Amino acid sequence: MVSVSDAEAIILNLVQPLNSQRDTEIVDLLAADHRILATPVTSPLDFPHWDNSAMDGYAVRYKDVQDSNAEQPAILEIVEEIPAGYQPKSTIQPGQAARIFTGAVMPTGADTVIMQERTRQEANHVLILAAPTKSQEFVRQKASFYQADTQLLPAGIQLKAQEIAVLAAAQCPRLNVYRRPRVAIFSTGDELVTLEKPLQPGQIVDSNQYALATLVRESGAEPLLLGIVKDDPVALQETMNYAINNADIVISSGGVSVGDYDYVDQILESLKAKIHIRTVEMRPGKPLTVATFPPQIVGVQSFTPVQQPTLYFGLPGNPAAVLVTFWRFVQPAIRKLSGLAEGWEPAFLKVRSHDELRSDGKRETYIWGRLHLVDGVYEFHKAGGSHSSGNLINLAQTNALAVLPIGTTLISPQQEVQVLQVSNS
Ligand SMILES: Nc1nc2c(c(=O)[nH]1)N[C@H]1C(S)=C(S)[C@@H](COP(=O)(O)OP(=O)(O)OC[C@H]3O[C@@H](n4cnc5c(N)ncnc54)[C@H](O)[C@@H]3O)O[C@H]1N2
Ligand code: MOO
Ligand SMILES: [Mg+2]
Repeated sequence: MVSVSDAEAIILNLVQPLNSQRDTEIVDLLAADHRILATPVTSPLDFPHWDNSAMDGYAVRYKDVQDSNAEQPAILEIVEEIPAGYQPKSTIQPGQAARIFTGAVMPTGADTVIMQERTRQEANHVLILAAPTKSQEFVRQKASFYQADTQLLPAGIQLKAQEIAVLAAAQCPRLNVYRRPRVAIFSTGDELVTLEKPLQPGQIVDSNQYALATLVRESGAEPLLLGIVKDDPVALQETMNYAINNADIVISSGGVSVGDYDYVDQILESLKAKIHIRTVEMRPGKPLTVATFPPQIVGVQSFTPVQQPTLYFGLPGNPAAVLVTFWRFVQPAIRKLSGLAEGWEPAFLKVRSHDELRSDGKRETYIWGRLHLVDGVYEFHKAGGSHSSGNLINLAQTNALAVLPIGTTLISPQQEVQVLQVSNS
């Protein structure tokens, strides 16, 4: 049995990120949200592209207006009007100004902008009623945000609205991003049926397949759904063999405990997988198999030419155990594999618990619930109902897991607890 932190380290060590040369594709900028940039981006453009005005007002020479005030205003001749999008024609001489608007190009000769609220226009002259605090005031200097031909965005970042906007401004209509990792998913169990089937005695719906498909997609990967496999060694071997030949990561659920029909580890061994983890000191999620298939046994029909080991997660069958072990171990593995340069490890928050939380103290215990914002501070509320790992009903509407380390049997209300936030809503 390995500790949760050792299991995390073992798993993340086994993951080799996708290759920035081979494992990439070109996507349109508008389809690039949440994708991971595979090559750094540079731009030949400076930002701003030219000195421009930050205000609607007047472009002036600082020297002309530095002592100006309402009693003794500088009076400047307006020689040009410069809206945004125009190239100024004149050079501002001493005693002159240009009417200018936000975003418009600064005329040569001028170095400062006076916002129009501090001026009064009389015919073709402007009176400067207050001196600027400094030269260059309200001028956005060329290249002050970004200097051309330096790195604009590094590889390995996930593209969100902020980055997409930068890439649009830099005129990048298409981008080189990492392909989505492919994750094969199947469920094991004679009791499982698909959701449209009427239930016979002893049968339940294969809900894990749905949970895992959603989790995989949320993690930025592409699920390959292989359905339900009977507790039958031949069928299992066939599906496993197909899965490891067609995915970067394989996730099965069920069949990893010690029961007579729990065949997963046995088949992995017969397929010459290297088993790295069989049990973890956590609740739920104790039986958890992590294995790798070395690249040479990945068959000729491999969907990628990539010579990297396929990572296999045999998650326990209990629905709560599937979600918890996915969040704790599989999601970070997918995120590391996907090319993200950093930030794939789960991030824990320290928050106040609203409720009493209990554990037997023998295994690291994950208790599901909800983070609530109370006066701007997060508070953990334990989900009502049974915390059996066979119960999936009260997992609905949760967004966090409180973590009680080994040796901790009680967290009292208002006491702090470590929490893993598993979704933003
Ligand atoms: N003697 C012992 N028995 C068990 C132990 C143990 O240490 N000694 N560990 C328990 C723990 S903890 C867990 S977790 C489970 C893990 O069991 P398996 O991974 O072998 O999974 P199954 O036996 O196949 O199923 C367990 C449970 O989950 C339901 N299930 C399975 N697949 C699905 C699915 N796709 N969708 C919904 N529900 C599913 C299944 O019907 C069972 O109720 O073992 C304990 N036993
Ligand atoms: O480790 Mo199990 O997941 O408690 O039911
Ligand atoms: Mg079992």
